Amino acid sequence: ILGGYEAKPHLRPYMASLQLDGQHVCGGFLIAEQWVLSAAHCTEEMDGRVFQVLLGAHSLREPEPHKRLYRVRAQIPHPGSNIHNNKDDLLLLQLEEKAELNAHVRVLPWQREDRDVAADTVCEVAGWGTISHSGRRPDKLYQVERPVISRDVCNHRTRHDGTITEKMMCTDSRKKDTCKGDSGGPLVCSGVAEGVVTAGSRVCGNYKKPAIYTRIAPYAAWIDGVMAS
Ligand SMILES: O=C(O)c1[nH]c2ccc(F)cc2c1NC(=O)[C@H]1C[C@@H]1c1ccccc1
Repeated sequence: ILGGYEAKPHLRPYMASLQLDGQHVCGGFLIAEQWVLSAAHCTEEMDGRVFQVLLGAHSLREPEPHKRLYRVRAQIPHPGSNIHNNKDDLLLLQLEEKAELNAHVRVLPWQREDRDVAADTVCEVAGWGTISHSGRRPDKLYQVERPVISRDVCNHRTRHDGTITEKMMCTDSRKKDTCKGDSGGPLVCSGVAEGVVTAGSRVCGNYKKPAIYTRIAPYAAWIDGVMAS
């Protein structure tokens, strides 16, 4: 998170850290007791390994009473996701067991109505991603508030030049922005997850390249189908 600030501990009890060999790779969030939603691109350099999911954390490294690392039973990238673009950049992870829910581990409601969030709506995003242009990695969860920008503005030829589909949304990236390591985390507007930070490589903090999110509502049937399977 660039230009943000340390989150108040455990006020975002749905936040997940997707880890490989104890290292944070991407964000994610609890959408059901045994299911975490994240971004498909995050699985690109795993060569057969499987994530572990850290729940209930504020600090990645310090011991905390409600922190718990869960094994993953299944990792299901959206069938339309691919390495060439940001399309269908969603990943569902089934935990080995139901997460133990408490004040520090909670499910986040997600938007099922497929209607664009109005431009200028201020939403919030949190993560353990880089907090400086030099790539500094935080130990604690950071957050930032960002206004939604319209798809037309985001698709301007000087911005993302027509690549933002109706299943994506954008927020202003002037100074305050998401960055590497925040991908997979939720864009939360009025307490509801509306989008997932896309994990394609992207410059951060440059107003000419707004942040891109996969909208969740268009994928409700896929998410329900996978969780029911
Ligand atoms: O965050 C992303 O956008 C992104 N997209 C990917 C694609 C493949 C892939 F193998 C990984 C990623 C990845 N995450 C990262 O590189 C994470 C490792 C880096 C990081 C940054 C800050 C703090 C901790 C760790």
